[in-house]
Amino acid sequence: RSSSSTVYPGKLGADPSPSCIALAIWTWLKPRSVKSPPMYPGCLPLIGHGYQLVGDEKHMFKCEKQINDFCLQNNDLIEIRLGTHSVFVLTDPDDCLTVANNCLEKPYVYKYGDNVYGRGLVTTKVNIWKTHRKLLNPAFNLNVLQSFVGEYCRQAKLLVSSLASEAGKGPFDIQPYLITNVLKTAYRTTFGTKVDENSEILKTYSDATEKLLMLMIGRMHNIWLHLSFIYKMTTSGKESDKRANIMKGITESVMNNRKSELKAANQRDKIGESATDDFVPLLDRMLDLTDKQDAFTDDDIREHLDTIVGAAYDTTATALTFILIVIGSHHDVQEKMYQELKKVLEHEERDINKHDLPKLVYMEAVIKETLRLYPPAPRFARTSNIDVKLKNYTLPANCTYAISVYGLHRHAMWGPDKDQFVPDRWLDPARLPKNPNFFAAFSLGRRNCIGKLYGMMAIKTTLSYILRHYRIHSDIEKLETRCDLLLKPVAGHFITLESRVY
Ligand code: HEM
Repeated sequence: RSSSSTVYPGKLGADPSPSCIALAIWTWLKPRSVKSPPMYPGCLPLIGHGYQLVGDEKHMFKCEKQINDFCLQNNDLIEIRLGTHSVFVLTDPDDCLTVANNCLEKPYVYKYGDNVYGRGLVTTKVNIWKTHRKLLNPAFNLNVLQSFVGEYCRQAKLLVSSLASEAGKGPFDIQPYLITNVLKTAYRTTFGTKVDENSEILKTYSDATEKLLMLMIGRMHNIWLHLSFIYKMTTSGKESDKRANIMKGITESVMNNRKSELKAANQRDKIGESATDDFVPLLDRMLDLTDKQDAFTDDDIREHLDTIVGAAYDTTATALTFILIVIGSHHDVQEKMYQELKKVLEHEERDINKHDLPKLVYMEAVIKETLRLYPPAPRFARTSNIDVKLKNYTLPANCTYAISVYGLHRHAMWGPDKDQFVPDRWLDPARLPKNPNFFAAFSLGRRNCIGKLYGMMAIKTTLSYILRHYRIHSDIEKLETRCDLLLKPVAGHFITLESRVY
């Protein structure tokens, strides 16, 4: 990696200011270096490719797919322009890992959630991220996550009973049920507070989260709203601050209540004996770290907690939705999962436990294969303040590097059946790509998903209850995808449930 020396169109590493824009316009006129990667067709002066992305979420994903395909056909690295800002799209597994490990900073679009998530792991600056990730990693180790399995089971049982009203009635939208389920699980393991299905707090909190995400997406799509001074004056900017304050208020009040409870019970030293039944929530661990090592400020804690819940629930609920749609159309696969489950549970009607989860090998293959074909996060982005040397090119500093998870997962290295749903490939190493960086559903490298194992364990637990109670039917031929920040089905309404006796 060498230090950047050339002026490159679109070096807008931070929120673009008018002077940066003037510089970008000026530099636009400079010819591109002959060593630049291929440019995606249709780039217009000053606007770049932005105009192609205007449309609804279905259109957005169609464009993203076309960009991925162009990248796969052009040696795995291309350039697109958003306005005058350069975005390099990557689908080569080695280059993707190089960027993921060497460029730990997030580009400016991630800052659009700063009013809530600023210091959280997803968006925070690298210097803070390094210390905080180290402090938080132990809270996601296997022992801790195994202590959450009881809670996953409790929530999964509530889910299957709430689904009873839909069984036998024909297609319905399962996504809201799954969102409530994962949100409640994440809220409980993070904050420790018990939340009831119809809780006003949960509803206000989840509405605020959803609205904030929609506003962030709207801002990303509108080049003028990238400018903070304009955004702050718009209705969206004001609405975003309002929702952020609602979330802050809820989280602060949960934190303060918990602090008082711990103080009153003088329990801070005994964090193993938390107010919850069988696990220590993340909030207690963070308060304990702060007590002992002065690790976090109150704002740090609040933003980490909101980030964890925000990063956990939509991704996991979306993954579950895709899995149900896929197995609803592959009944042989669903039956194999069911038989494996019965065997692991020794045909008993009991709760699943931490020892059972690793034995659900076929189920894990199905989950991974679905995440390969439908990764909820179909790309992630990074930036760097120095040039980045890749196999065939050196990427200029301060641009955006977009790692296409969708492209990696449909790369020729997967073989001629790359577009087919083949869970068995995960059971035979010879059928997987030789390159070890083939799977990036949970990102790649050092700044990957901290909740990867949490997500896998929660998905397995939830599926094990759904499968025991229902046969799932769907029509994958009707599956259409859209993309807000995440890749999602246009609607979850293709699922039909048929009750089954275990
Ligand atoms: C199927 C479920 C999930 C998927 C597909 C997923 C995917 C990802 C991806 C792709 C990233 C990188 C994002 C980026 O760099 O822009 C990420 C980061 C992250 N995820 Fe997940 N995730 C899932 C579940 C979870 C869960 C359950 C949690 C928490 C309990 C979680 C917490 C986080 C956090 C905190 C980060 C930021 C990590 C860091 O920068 O150090 N995720 N996830």
